[in-house]
Amino acid sequence: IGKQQKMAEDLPSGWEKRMSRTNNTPYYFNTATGRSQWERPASSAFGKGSNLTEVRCAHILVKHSGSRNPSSWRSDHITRSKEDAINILNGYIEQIKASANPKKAFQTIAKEFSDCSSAKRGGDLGFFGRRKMQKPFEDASFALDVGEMSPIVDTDSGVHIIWRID
Ligand SMILES: O=C(O)CN(Cc1ccccc1)C(=O)c1nc(-c2ccccc2)[nH]c1C(=O)O
Repeated sequence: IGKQQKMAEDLPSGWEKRMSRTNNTPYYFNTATGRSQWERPASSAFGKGSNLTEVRCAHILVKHSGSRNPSSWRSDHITRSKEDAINILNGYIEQIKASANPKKAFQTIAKEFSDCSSAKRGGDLGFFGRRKMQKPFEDASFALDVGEMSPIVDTDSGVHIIWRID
C-alpha cells in the first residue's frame, strides 16, 4: 500500500485526513464533533466528550463473591474471590492476545466462560447508547476503537473485558 494510504489507515476511528487549500498541508477532521485540527490525532474521535450515539460491544463477565448477583447460567452459587476473578480475566487476555484471530478467541471464551447471559451470543450485547449500562462499563465501551479490547472493567456485576465490535 502507498505511504499515503498506509498513513491514512493508521488514523484512529472517526477521523478524516484532509488537505488545507490555503497552505497545502494536511489537517484532521473529527467526524464525531465536526472540529478540525492540525495535529495528527492519537485516539478515537469517539472518546470523552464526543456525541457518539451508540456502540456495539461484546464482553466477558467473571462474577465473584462481591457481585450484586453471584450466580449465572454456569454456576448457581459463585464463591470465587474478586482477586481470583481478575486472575482468570488476565488469563483470558493473554490467550486472546496470543491468538491468530483475537476476535474469534474472544467470542469462543465468552461463549464458554462468561457469567453473563450474553455468553450464548459470544458476549455480544448489540448496540447501546449512553446511560444504558453501568457507568464504568459505558465509559470503557465508548472509549474503545472498533476492534479494540478494554482493560479489566469493574462493575457491580463483576469484572469484565470488553471488545468493541462496531
Ligand atoms: O447485577 C445484577 O444485579 C444482576 N445482573 C443482571 C444485570 C443485567 C444487565 C445489566 C445489569 C445487571 C448481572 O449480574 C449481570 N450484569 C450483566 C451485565 C453487566 C454489564 C454489561 C452487560 C451485562 N449481565 C448480568 C447477568 O447476570 O447476565
